[in-house]
Amino acid sequence: MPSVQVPKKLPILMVTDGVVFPAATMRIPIRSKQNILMLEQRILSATSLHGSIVVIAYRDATADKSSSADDSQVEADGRVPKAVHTIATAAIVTQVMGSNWPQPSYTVQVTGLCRVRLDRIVRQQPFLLAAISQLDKIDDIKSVKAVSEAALKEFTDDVWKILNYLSPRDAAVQQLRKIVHTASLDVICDLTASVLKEVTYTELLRVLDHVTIAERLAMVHSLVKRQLKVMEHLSGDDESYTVQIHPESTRVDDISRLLGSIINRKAVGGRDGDMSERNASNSTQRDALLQKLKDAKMPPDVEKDILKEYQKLKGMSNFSPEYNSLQNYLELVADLPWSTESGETLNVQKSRADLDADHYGLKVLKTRILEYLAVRQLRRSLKGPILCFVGPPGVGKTSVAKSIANTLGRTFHRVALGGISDESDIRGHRRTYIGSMPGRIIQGMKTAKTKNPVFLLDEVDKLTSGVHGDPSSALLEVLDPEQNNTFLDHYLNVPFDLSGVLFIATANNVSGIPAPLLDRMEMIEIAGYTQEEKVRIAMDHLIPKQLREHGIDASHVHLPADSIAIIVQRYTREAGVRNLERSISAICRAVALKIAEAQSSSASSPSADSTVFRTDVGLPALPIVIDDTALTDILGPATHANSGAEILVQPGVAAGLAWTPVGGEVLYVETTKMEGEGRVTLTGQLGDVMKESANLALTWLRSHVSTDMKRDLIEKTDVHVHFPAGAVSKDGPSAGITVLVALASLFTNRCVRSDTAMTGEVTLRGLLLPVGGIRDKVLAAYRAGFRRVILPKRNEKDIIDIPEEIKKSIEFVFATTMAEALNAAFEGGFQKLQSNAASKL
Ligand SMILES: Nc1ncnc2c1ncn2[C@@H]1O[C@H](COP(=O)(O)OP(=O)(O)OP(=O)(O)O)[C@@H](O)[C@H]1O
Repeated sequence: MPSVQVPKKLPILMVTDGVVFPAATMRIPIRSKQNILMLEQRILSATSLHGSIVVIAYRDATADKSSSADDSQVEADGRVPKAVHTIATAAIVTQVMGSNWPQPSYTVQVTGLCRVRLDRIVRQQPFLLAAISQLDKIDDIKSVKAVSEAALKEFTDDVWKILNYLSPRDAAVQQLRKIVHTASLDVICDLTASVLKEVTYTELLRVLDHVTIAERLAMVHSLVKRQLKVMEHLSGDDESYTVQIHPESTRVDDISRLLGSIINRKAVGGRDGDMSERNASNSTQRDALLQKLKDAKMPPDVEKDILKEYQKLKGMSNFSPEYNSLQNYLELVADLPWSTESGETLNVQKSRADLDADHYGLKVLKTRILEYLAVRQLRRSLKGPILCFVGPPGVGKTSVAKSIANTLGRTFHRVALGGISDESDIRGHRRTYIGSMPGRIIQGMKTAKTKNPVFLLDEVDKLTSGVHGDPSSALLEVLDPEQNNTFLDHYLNVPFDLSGVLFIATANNVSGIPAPLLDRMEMIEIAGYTQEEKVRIAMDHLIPKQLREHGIDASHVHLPADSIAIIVQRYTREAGVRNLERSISAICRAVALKIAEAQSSSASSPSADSTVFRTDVGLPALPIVIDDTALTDILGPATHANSGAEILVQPGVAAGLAWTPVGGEVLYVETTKMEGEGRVTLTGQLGDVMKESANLALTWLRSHVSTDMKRDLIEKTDVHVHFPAGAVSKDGPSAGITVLVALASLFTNRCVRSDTAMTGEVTLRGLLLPVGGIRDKVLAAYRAGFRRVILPKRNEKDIIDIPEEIKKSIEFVFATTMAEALNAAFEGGFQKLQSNAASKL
């Protein structure tokens, strides 16, 4: 090839059949690990394909068959291994097709640039890098001159003849037709060699070896002549045909391969007949695939469609980029559980026992699950509402779903929906897309391996709708018992029956669930746990589980209930038990380390008597008791030491109760005032509703000023209201009463009762309206040490949800008006503030 100068070091793309000639374009499937690494790290990681030059190296056809060139070891001195042919082709990568899912499978399109010699292997990892010398001389004039005019003419005439036999649709044939009279002789020779059909791999490598043009011409011409003979014979032009092998190519396997290829070509009419070896291995693979497809026992209609696809695969060249993707598709189809199901062991009594054994408390949830299972046991049908567990993190939503799967004897699969904004995540991409893959439901079914698993759709409230369609509408179809027996994934493109699947959804926050989905599901709320419940959960479930996981037992460590209570109060402030479990795990780790260290020091100590180790002398006294001091040693200083009472020591601060998707929270409202023009500033990550209720509270207070409050409230004073914990975004009107109380405290210079927290929406008319999440809020107040809670009167009915032991230790004050709430929030109340203040307006 004229005018190319290739770099002196190039990465190697190892090819074990087919030869890329300079100027010819070829597609090469990438299969070996080293080739994939080279492609991914050198070509795909570059910002563009421009200038991606590689050396195409070949298996040496004469080397020992047992040494595969793909994994041949490079000598320590960098010598090129024997299994690799030393003459290679530098080529430019022009296109990469394929994807890395489900396993990396690529095809690259390359165009040959020039011949090169592999001098040395300079690097082996992660892919081979070779030092090379460029071989094609820019002008091999002497050599060209040695070719006679007549020989040249005879050669081009024969090439034309061949071209007339070959398919004009073949791109290489078209290219050769265009340039056969204009291009330089070396290019014509190479291109001709690349379009020849009846040649062996060995012969192609020899053409590559002929660097001088005269020799190359002679070799290619003899191959052209032989092919002409074959073609004339096959088309019936030459009755007296006998196969003549090129004199150099005398090896028996070459001859038989050649004959095989001719027969192959006549029967199939395809290319690449000399790849009989690969064809053989592909055909065994295909046979196995066919067997798997038949064993999958798909519905007859589906099987018919799939077998059609299989026939397509059979008729396809394995060099074609579609081959791999079709093969991947069929593998997925074969792996899906079309007919495999777990035999269900439905027995409500046993389920009750199982659920109770796995989880403490959760009465409402367990009852609802048992009712659901009972109906299924009686009706023997699956159609029923989809259950959705709603609650803060760590309250056991996922682990209850797992227990359901266990008690039913079904497999369990969880799919996280958080952050999904694309319809194709649920329903898959069409197969025409590059890198297409099935949606999470079908992928999940493949992993579950049975057609009736318990399928957990985690965090349905975190689905968002993006530019590529709405995933929740695809989920609707999945969950609809009327439609889901013919669920159509775009990638799979044949209906799949999901009617045997038991779907369970989870969410932290009902308001995040798209309305149509909400409509289809039955919500079961799981509120946070009380301190006593947490201690019980820890003692009965979390501690035994963590001990098992850390390879220790009760004889090594003793974690008394009092210490658990300290962890709950001072180290974790959460609705669920996730951090509690983490802390217990940290304690188990520390104990395990201590025991292991003591064991190894007594074992390695030269003076140690072996009996000492056996009798465990030298270990800390067992079991190690985790008391207050041990807790500080292991978990560090307490993180939640401040109780509400300590914060509420100055005027202008009040404790409100907020509901967040992660449970209830105590929210302190701080206010301050300064001289100004009556402006109000609000800070602390507030939503609009929160701002409105703060303004409303201030307006009400200004209009109901009493002598208890200083006049400066309505005069020239600026007020700043701050909601600390700015990282948590807050919205909802329930902080209205807290702002009112905080402001009242600010202007009267009186402290709010330190044992009191509150929640409630305020109105301009002075009423206190009911709010949601009472159980979570009261639990949060209790956790934070408050023993008195002001609630709107109309929330009195919600008290029933609160556990008895908490009800007993908290005093509830129910207020109908803001004035009543204000009076309750301060020791002694306000003398002049009438409870019927609302009527003043
Ligand atoms: N009532 C309970 N009894 C026993 N163990 C419990 C209970 N509640 C929670 N757990 C344990 O707490 C841990 C956390 O629970 P899980 O992961 O199921 O929470 P989740 O509600 O699904 O949280 P998320 O919303 O973050 O997914 C698990 O180890 C679980 O077994």
